[in-house]
Amino acid sequence: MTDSALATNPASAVATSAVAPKLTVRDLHFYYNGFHALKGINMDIPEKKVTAIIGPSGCGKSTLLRIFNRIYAIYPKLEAKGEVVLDGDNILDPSYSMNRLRSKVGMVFQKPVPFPMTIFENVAYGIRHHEKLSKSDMEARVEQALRSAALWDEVKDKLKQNALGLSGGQQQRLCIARAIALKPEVLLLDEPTSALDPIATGRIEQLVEELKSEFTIVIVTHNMQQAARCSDLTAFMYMGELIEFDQTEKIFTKPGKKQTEDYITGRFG
Ligand SMILES: Nc1ncnc2c1ncn2[C@@H]1O[C@H](COP(=O)(O)OP(=O)(O)OP(=O)(O)O)[C@@H](O)[C@H]1O
Repeated sequence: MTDSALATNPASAVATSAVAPKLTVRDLHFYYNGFHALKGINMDIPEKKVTAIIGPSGCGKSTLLRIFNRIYAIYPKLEAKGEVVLDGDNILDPSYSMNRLRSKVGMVFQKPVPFPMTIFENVAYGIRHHEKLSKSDMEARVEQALRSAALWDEVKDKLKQNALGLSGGQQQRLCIARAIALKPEVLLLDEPTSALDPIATGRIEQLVEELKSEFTIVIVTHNMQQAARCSDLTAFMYMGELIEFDQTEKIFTKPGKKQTEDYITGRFG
């Protein structure tokens, strides 16, 4: 089956594609202290594409994204059932080490949160945790990450300045540099532009477009224009369920489900 022949299974909202899935979600349920927040999610997230997750507030977008790097595991009383398979291994299995997961899956949050240290150290810090590099290799790696995050030209002369002095948009690109410096395979973006102005938002969207040649990207967004502009596939969620998952163009021009159509035409949410 070709990419253009993405098929949606009405029963379980599974989208399939010829591109080998990087992440496969199988019958995923999630509970917050007994509250059933995700209800039987099934989806194949293809490699080196941008997959957007949209849906009204509280539908479970962030919960799903956070499961992809198992953040919930640090909180008691939060429970995931089902599987999230990354390159053949179930990352929800406790035997899948957090270190391995962190090196494969990077995450960028809604609000940029640089560490209170220099711009250079913000990027180098995580690398040091995973690898021992010589000074020159570290400098090269930091430069490469800052270049990939489209920030190098703006910061190359002030790498020793505190990162908290950067603008909001620059801070968010620094957080993206920090995440990609670890050379992850999957990059999770949780509403990465909601705290940014339109110009900074445009730069991040352009960056997402550039980064997808190297990374599998999953982006949660409230902004439907953003999903339409920068994703290849879109998943629409509602009340903890995956209602529809298909090519972005199809979701926005010819959705298969009434709930999706109502949402994208602004009839609810
Ligand atoms: N820590 C928590 N404890 C209990 N319930 C939670 C917790 N976090 C989220 N929930 C609930 O789980 C459901 C899904 O929340 P989630 O944050 O994933 O939604 P969302 O689609 O990302 O929403 P938003 O767009 O507003 O960020 C909601 O009903 C929410 O109230």
